[in-house]
Amino acid sequence: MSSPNAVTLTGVRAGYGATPVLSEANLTLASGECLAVTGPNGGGKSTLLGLLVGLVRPFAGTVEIHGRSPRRARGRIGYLPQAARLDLEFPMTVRDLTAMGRIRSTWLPQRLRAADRAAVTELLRWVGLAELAARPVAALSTGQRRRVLLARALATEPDLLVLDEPEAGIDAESAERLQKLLSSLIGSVTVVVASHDIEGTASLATCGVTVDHGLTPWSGDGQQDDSPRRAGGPPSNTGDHLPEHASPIGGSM
Ligand SMILES: Nc1ncnc2c1ncn2[C@@H]1O[C@H](COP(=O)(O)OP(=O)(O)OP(=O)(O)O)[C@@H](O)[C@H]1O
Repeated sequence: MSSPNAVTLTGVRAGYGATPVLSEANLTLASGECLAVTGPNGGGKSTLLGLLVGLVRPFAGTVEIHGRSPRRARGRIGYLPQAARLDLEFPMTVRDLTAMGRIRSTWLPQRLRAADRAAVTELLRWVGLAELAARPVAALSTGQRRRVLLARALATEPDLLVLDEPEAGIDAESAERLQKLLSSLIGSVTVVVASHDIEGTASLATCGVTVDHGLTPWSGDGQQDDSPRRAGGPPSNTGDHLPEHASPIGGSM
């Protein structure tokens, strides 16, 4: 049975080797919310995101994604890692990298179904890369790489989308496009986005947290929120962030 919360962190301590980065981190996030994760360099934003996707294991405490461990939930988590942590110089096309998101198992060879191929085509159209589907990923610009990785993350049809600095290294136009793409997802997918673009991210987010070796929640108006549990659910779609394209999540996919 799934938990009412998309994300629950309870008493989490985490770090690397013996060095703690986060202490006593508590957080709950309802389905369909968009959490902005901000904070200084080295404060622990990527560590928090790593906990959510199961790449970082807590020293103590628990992390649950819809009531399950991140490892058990990972088939339903889409993850966009920080650009600097990725080597995309391998020989793979835009279409193939996106299609990796449709593969449910990493060890069984699988043939993509026609529906999977159609979903990949639709996602590439949605992120504006349909024309570049056959191009090697290594030959893409930084902004195009961020978009194809977003397409791959979305190809998993995630319940939870975890994005680490999606706007890093991309120009203003691409950043605006990315914001529109993300805003069209809010309400249908739970989104956690770490960013140094506080203004842009806060305008999308339904709640936020500053990470500086601990978590300090802040509310939508930028004020500190004393409760680690967010009141209220996701906003109704008021049309404030109208997307250029309808979200490809759900519907025919
Ligand atoms: N794989 C690792 N091994 C050891 N230490 C690490 C590792 N990854 C991160 N750290 C350390 O953990 C701390 C938190 O790093 P983290 O990447 O989570 O911060 P951040 O808030 O995402 O920073 P930035 O804004 O610079 O991306 C830093 O002191 C960093 O040096």
